Amino acid sequence: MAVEATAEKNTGAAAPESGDRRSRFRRICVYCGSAKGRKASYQDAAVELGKELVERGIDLVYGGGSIGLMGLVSHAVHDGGRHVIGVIPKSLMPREVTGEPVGEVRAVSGMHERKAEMVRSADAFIALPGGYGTLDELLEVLTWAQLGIHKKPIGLLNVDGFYNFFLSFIDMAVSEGFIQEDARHLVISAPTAKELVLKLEEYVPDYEIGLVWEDQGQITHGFVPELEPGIASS
Ligand SMILES: CC(C)=CCNc1ncnc2c1ncn2[C@@H]1O[C@H](COP(=O)(O)O)[C@@H](O)[C@H]1O
Repeated sequence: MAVEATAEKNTGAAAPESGDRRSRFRRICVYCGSAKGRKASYQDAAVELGKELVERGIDLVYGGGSIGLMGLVSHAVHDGGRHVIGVIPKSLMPREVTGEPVGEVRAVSGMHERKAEMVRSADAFIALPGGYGTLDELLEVLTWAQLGIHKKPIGLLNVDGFYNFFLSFIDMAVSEGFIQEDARHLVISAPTAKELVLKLEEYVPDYEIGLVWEDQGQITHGFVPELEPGIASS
């Protein structure tokens, strides 16, 4: 399917040896719905992704809380024995709003600080199905990649074609001249957690904008631009 091909260009090098389940990522940030979605496949995918991270020895950073897909993925990673960091704005901390988080909870002052902390703490990003919040987080991390603020891989877990319209929108925006061809390849997508994490492992950034960001503190505290196997960026 054409929409699945949007990111193929950037894969193919630095692959882990066949059968090697170790990851070059220390921690992945997962964006996902605060709802569970109507189909069981969304929920299954959240659990599968959590298990895939555990299998590869990858820790999780996410939006905190235990509602919706956020709860499923965080519990799967926590139950599998990996470290979980939930980044929650103080206003969202009451348990009736976000449920009971697992693992380490980092309280932040607001949504902007939350997103920056999540980006700073992760070596790669994955979006599961979700709504406005998920798209906001995904689009911000993509925009920052487009501007050269970071070079970390960004993946869409396209469960049951959930992101097909979004991928088609990107293709349309490219053909209408609003997204550069090079920037289109910043979005990596796959239908299963296993395939997606493998693509992220193999991703080699080849998008260069050449800007220098003076305010590196906005996310790049300790950032290692080109990840080597076993080297994390935070
Ligand atoms: C007041 C209210 C509606 C609370 C719902 N409870 C929430 N608790 C924690 N994070 C949330 C919540 N709703 C949205 N988010 C943020 O937005 C993302 C998901 O939003 P959405 O469900 O895709 O759009 C999460 O990753 C999180 O960063």
